[in-house]
Amino acid sequence: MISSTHLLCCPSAVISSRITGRDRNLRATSGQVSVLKALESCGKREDLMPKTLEGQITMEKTPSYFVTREAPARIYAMSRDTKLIVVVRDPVTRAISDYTQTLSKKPDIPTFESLTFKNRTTGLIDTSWSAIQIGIYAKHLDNWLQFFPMSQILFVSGERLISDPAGELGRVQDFLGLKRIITDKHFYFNQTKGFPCLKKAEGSSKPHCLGKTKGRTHPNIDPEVVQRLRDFYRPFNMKFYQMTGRKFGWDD
Ligand SMILES: Nc1ncnc2c1ncn2[C@@H]1O[C@H](COP(=O)(O)OS(=O)(=O)O)[C@@H](OP(=O)(O)O)[C@H]1O
Repeated sequence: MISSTHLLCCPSAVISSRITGRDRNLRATSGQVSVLKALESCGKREDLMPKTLEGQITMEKTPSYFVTREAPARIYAMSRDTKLIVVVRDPVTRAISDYTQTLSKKPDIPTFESLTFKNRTTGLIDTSWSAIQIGIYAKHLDNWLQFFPMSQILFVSGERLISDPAGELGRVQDFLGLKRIITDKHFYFNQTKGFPCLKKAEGSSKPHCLGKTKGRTHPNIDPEVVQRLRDFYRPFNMKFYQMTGRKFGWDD
């Protein structure tokens, strides 16, 4: 999330800013108490975080905003010229990657296959499982488009970010109205990791790759389950391609 004016601070406070004035404590219900506390801590954080100056871009990175129902309204209320950048990858691979990450922290969770279905016999997918839910990009985008125009939202292809990092970052720089400074010459492909890395990290002369927790080996998933998920996501992917005007190639 990029705002040209202000750091994205305390979104819960933005939506609740109607609780103001002398009598606010009197009117606060128990549910609102936490909001008031949030407002107070937001005030403190605003003191610490100065406003963005001319020529600066303030960035905030919270992946879950894209899938949080309340986020677009709150961000719009804070700064309607905020630009949004979202990295998306094939939702099936994304779900498996998400599961792999959880598994690395909680090795005792059920299998991917059993979490995928509400009812395995009927093939009914459990869309309430966050690993599945997050990949329904068209639905989340719909929510954002109630507040922001497509011209303020950029979707970066996670696949192209690996195969052509400079190309994808070129799009990001254009979207932000920046000169294209990051180019091919900043990257090399690390065959061992299977990912691109920076030739030089900022402020250092050494190469820099993303950490060990990125690029984990995914478990083998029953191909029938993968196919069922492909079928499930296809219509949502088609809608997403239409909405964004870009074919991400997940169903080719
Ligand atoms: N250059 C480079 N190096 C390493 N990893 C790369 C790179 N570019 C993209 N990726 C992909 O990033 C995926 C992890 O990103 P996440 O945003 O899911 O990570 S995290 O949730 O913040 O830990 C990670 O997903 P997994 O492969 O499932 O681990 C990678 O596919």
